[in-house]
Amino acid sequence: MLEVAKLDAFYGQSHILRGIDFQVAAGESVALLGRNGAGKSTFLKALLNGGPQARGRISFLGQHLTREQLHQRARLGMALVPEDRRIFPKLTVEENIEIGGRAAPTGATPHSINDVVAMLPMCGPLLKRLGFQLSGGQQQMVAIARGIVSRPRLLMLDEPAEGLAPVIVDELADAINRLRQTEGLSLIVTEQNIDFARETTDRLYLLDVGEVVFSGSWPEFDARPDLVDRYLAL
Ligand SMILES: Nc1ncnc2c1ncn2[C@@H]1O[C@H](COP(=O)(O)OP(=O)(O)OP(=O)(O)O)[C@@H](O)[C@H]1O
Repeated sequence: MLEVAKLDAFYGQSHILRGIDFQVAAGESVALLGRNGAGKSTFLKALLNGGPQARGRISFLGQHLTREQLHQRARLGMALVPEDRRIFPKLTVEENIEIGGRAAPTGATPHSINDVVAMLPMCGPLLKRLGFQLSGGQQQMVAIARGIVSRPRLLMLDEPAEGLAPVIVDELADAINRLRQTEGLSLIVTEQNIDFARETTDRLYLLDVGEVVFSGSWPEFDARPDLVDRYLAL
């Protein structure tokens, strides 16, 4: 459903991503691992045409993407849950989630709030709360709810486990795996948390200084402990 070939991305004169080849099949969940600054967020933003200048081929659901703006790519069925979550502090959780529905693909009706709560039950008791009243884990759940309300075909989660307590990270992994089953979503999960990525994805790419240095299955990754030492250890 997503095919990326020879993608380069730039911020001004800075050449951030180099020759990225990356695929996601329908219903597949794929991790993109890498240290701080490796280029994970830049990759997701380049897919959405949401910041960096990109060069290369991106094809989504059979359509070759060229100049489509961010909102147009959202309407094709791409959704990003950004690393900083961007919950509106003065809106209620319900309003925060509803805003995501505006990005529904052309012809699709967004999920109702009840549907979203059925998929992410931890959002239920929070609906009337204001954005600024949420914990980090609650913010992440609400950001995911806002991402899925539009019925995206590809959900991109940028470091969803970052800064969360281990028990919340487990809950988040369960929620993501339930969504995969019920919605048949394709997913890209960027992470530095290897265990969380392993729990929520089928296979992985490893990025270092803007280049893919490994791609394969989790057993293939586990057979190469040098990769963690070289590319993921702090
Ligand atoms: N808006 C920007 N303008 C210029 N350079 C940027 C911008 N955003 C990111 N960069 C640079 O691009 C490189 C990749 O950053 P990116 O945020 O994609 O990394 P990351 O792997 O997502 O890491 P992190 O977990 O720290 O967000 C870094 O060197 C960063 O300084």
